Amino acid sequence: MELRPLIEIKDLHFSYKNNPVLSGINLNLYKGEVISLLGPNGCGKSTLMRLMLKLLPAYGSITLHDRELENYSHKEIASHIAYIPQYHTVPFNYTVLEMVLMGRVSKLSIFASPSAYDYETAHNALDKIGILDLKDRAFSELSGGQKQLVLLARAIAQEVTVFLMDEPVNGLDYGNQIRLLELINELNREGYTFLKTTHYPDHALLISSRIIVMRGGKIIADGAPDKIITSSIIEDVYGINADIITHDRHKRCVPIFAQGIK
Ligand SMILES: Nc1ncnc2c1ncn2[C@@H]1O[C@H](COP(=O)(O)OP(=O)(O)OP(=O)(O)O)[C@@H](O)[C@H]1O
Repeated sequence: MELRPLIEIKDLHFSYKNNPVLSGINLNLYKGEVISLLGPNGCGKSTLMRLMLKLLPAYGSITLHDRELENYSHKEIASHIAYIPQYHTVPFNYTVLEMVLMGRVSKLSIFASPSAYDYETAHNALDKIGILDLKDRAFSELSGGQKQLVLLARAIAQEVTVFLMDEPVNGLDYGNQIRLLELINELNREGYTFLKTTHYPDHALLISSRIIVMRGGKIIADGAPDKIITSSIIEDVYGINADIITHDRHKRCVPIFAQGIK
């Protein structure tokens, strides 16, 4: 693991108008990590990601490769970080291939058309995710899960190695959720770095190198998965009881109904 963080966040605060959302956030993201960011609805996870992409004005310091984020253009940020949002709608009827080609924008000079290399990179990204057969389909007509995979292919076509993913398994069926986690694991082994939000402690336990837990706009826990996911933190953060068991050498989180199961 590298000594200097790729992204360093120091004493970050953020409010939407008069509504304070994040306070005193300190977080470093290092090359090769898979960080899962957990926390209840509305605790500020997506806002934190948007701040890391300069989509909102930050109060505090965020550096990317030791340079203040405010000194980057959005195009420069896109040459370092790919963002896979929670929801994605497009106003026009783009094909899947065109959507993936959009990942090449940060590499193109203004008014330039995509080159043969850009097309090849987009094809390869679709192939890597296993959805090349969808390339001529209209993006807007795909299922939620298929759209999520296209956005991942677009991120790969961007040729960056840091991915911010906001609830990547949202809307995927059970099989596709697990296949996506496997894909993240595989990409991580190839050298990609991930920060992803999730509502599933089990998913965090399956593939993370580190877990960060937020509540009320603050980070309340940060560390190795098996140290962070405990019965007491699940109760503290989500207000439910859960057992943490070991299966095949890995920790799993098993929820317990308050009244038992009839
Ligand atoms: N555009 C906005 N304008 C005003 N308030 C907002 C806006 N977006 C989010 N908020 C508020 O900021 C807080 C944090 O929202 P955020 O989306 O970051 O939470 P989250 O942890 O990602 O939630 P979830 O798990 O439900 O996706 C919430 O109280 C939300 O209502």
